[in-house]
Amino acid sequence: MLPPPLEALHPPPPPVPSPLFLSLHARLARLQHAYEFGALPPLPSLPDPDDSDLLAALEDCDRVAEAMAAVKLRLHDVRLLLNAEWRSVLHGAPRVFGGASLRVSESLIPGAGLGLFARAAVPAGATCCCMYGDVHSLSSHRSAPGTGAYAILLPLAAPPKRAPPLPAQGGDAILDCEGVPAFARVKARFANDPRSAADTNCRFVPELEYLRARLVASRDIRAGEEVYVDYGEAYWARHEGGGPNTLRN
Ligand SMILES: C[S@@+](CC[C@H](N)C(=O)[O-])C[C@H]1O[C@@H](n2cnc3c(N)ncnc32)[C@H](O)[C@@H]1O
Repeated sequence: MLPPPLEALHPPPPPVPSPLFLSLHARLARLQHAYEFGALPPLPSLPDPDDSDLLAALEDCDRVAEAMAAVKLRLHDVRLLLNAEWRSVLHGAPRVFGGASLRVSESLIPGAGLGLFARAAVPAGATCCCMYGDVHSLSSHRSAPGTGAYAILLPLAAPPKRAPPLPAQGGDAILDCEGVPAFARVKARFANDPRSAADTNCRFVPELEYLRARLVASRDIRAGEEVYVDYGEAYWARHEGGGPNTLRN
């Protein structure tokens, strides 16, 4: 018997952020400001004591380049702390990776490595499975040590006013499953990009409050078909096709 559709497992609204999450969120915002403007954040937001070494260096013209490189690394490290804290806040919420009705096998795209195939028909609008990972901003992802092969760029809608802080809110976010504890179980990472709109049969729908994106059928998918999703041009500007570890730069 097929598992229940993932919609039936939809979790409750995201939990309330913990005090640690809130303080990491504020710290990240100060680092992000410093990274984007190459300057100290405006008063009254004082640098976090843990980052005062970096932020003080930004005041010294001779040390700005060095400080910016260090800020970029720190942004990544604080992002991972934020993701880990949010994972513990989410503890108990269903993670819903799904994928029991999908199988992983050699892709039909020559040289693309493994791919994802539907075991049974999937109707348009149904969720095939979930991509699960760490949420990054474009800048915090620049220092990620992985290949970036399993990182997807997700445009986000602006949040409602006075929404509580979440791992990502508005603008562009990156969801990267490389390095997360559940990596081996995330089948969504095997979906390839056919690089043709006509062949694409799925799209990612962000649910970053759960550190995930749903892989949703954009048309009816027949049993046995390979599942394809458009990664976007930004992905292919950085990667060559042909296996998961073919980083261009
Ligand atoms: C998210 S992974 C998909 C799973 C991957 N095929 C594997 O075996 O792990 C993305 C990588 O798959 C490969 N890929 C995806 N679509 C491709 C295509 N149209 N042509 C060639 N390689 C592709 C590229 O190496 C890309 O970096």
